[in-house]
Amino acid sequence: MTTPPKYWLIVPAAGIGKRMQSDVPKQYLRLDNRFVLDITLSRLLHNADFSGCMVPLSAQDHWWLDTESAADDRIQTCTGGAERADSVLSALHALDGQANDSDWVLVHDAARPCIHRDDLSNLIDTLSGHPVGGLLAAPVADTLKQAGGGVLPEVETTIDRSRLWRALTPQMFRFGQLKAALEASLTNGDPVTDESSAMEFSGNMPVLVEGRPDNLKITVPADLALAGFILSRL
Ligand SMILES: Nc1ccn([C@@H]2O[C@H](COP(=O)(O)OP(=O)(O)OP(=O)(O)O)[C@@H](O)[C@H]2O)c(=O)n1
Ligand SMILES: C[C@](O)(CO)[C@H](O)COP(=O)(O)O
Repeated sequence: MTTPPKYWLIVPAAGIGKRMQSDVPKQYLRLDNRFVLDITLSRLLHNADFSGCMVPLSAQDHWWLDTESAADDRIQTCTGGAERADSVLSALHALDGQANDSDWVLVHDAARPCIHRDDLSNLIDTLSGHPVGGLLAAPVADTLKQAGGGVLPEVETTIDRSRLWRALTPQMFRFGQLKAALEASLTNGDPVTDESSAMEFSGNMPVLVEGRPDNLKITVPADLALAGFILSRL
């Protein structure tokens, strides 16, 4: 009788939030007097049964110990890396000895606190029997323009958006496959901005699971208030 796979959570939180233009990394900005990181972690850990959670932090992080999450014994931390992919790989290596190759790993941006429990459940239910895994994503709803050169960006062409999706998180893959794919991509210098792209470079076709478009990644200053409004309505 084979034991069922476990589910592990990785929440990369080692970024500095340059585009947020704040003196505090965006995962430590507050909404309703709670750290964004605490909101994200609680919305994930309260709505799915994870065997453990690994949070890669910056080596210069001095906020973590002030979070409510630091007291949660389900959560471990490790040191992240220069890029998001390095931080995720660091977390995978930190889970060596705890996770089995066939276990599922869900990777979710700390900067996405608006994750809805229905999206989380739908992702897990849709992919648990799939050989590769996949990601939450949203079909592109705007007309997309490709910019040409010039001081003022000018339209070079309009992109056919009929088959285009915006990648969201969580992204869900098997522990062994994801670790091998990220190691290969980082060694090869592949342009990897999410887990799916590493899996794609390794020859896989991850499944796109449609998710809510309000699964916002807090990136620029205007996103913080918008995230607060979305959370107030969830
Ligand atoms: N070296 C890095 C870079 C990013 N992240 C995390 O990956 C998520 C998504 O990345 P992004 O939105 O780009 O965050 P930052 O890199 O902090 O933002 P910026 O690019 O504006 O600096 C964030 O939760 C961020 O903390 C990480 O763990 N390690
Ligand atoms: C992982 C991600 O959120 C999917 O859209 C995105 O790639 C992160 O990009 P960032 O530049 O690290 O924010």
